[in-house]
Amino acid sequence: MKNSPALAFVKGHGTQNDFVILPDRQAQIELTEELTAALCDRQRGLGADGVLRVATAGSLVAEGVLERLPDGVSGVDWFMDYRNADGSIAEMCGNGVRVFAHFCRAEGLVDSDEFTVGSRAGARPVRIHSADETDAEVSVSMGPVVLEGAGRVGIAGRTLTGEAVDVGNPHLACVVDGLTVADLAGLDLTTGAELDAAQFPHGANVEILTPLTAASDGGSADFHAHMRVFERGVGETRSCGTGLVAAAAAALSGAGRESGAVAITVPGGDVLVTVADGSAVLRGPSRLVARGELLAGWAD
Ligand SMILES: N[C@@H](CCC[C@H](N)C(=O)O)C(=O)O
Repeated sequence: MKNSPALAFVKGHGTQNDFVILPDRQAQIELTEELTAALCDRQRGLGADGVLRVATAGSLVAEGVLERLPDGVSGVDWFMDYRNADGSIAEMCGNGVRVFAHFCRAEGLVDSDEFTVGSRAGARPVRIHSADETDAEVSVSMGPVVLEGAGRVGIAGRTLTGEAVDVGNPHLACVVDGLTVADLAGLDLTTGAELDAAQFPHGANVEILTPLTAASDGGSADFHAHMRVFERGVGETRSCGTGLVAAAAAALSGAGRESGAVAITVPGGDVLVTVADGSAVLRGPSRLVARGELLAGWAD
């Protein structure tokens, strides 16, 4: 790309779903697809699953990045302008919101442990349970979780059936009968995911989940499961917050339940999803790992 700009950045991750965070209060960075993809490139850029631009919602509207303020978001709210590694825009990112909230708190952009993060899917209230410069534990109210019926995907050399779930962004959550943790670990997710374009005109993220087992650790979960994910616009990632919510809701529904708390282990760590009354809370860690500056021309 030509004239790649000098940029201040912070790098962080939520259960190893990793992000380049761009502080840009007044939305002055021209965050093109090309720039985003270069930032996320693990050879020529910083490397990440996605980019989180940190701007006020009002400035993104003023600069034409957003057409209007999404539901429940006010102009002064901090807005997570999320981009996938291929440069595409997605409506929501559950791990991203935890990392974004941690960044806002650690940088002093907010002075409370409870505040609202704006996203294209609407307002996402967050609660920071603990935070220091590097580590935080954050809960995110993820909004409505809508089960939309059965779907199919060709993935890992098999055809899987699952439940289409809207968590602000689209998912197909596949709970596979009899799938063991070893089977799950052995799946080859490098060859992509083939979805029905009529059912998912904008693509979807695909989750593969072991069946629920009763939680045995005496913690706050009712159930436990293991999951891997193939993300739209990225490929396999080590975790996906919206995918974890979609998977928990689909698995509970498959077990005849509308609510419950599900602890899920992904390659990048562990989170807790609590589903009740058609919505969900996602609780998990955030880590900020580096701070630096890209030099002008870094991607030319
Ligand atoms: N990793 C994210 C989801 C990011 C967006 C997704 N790839 C999409 O295109 O919908 C998460 O933690 O939710």
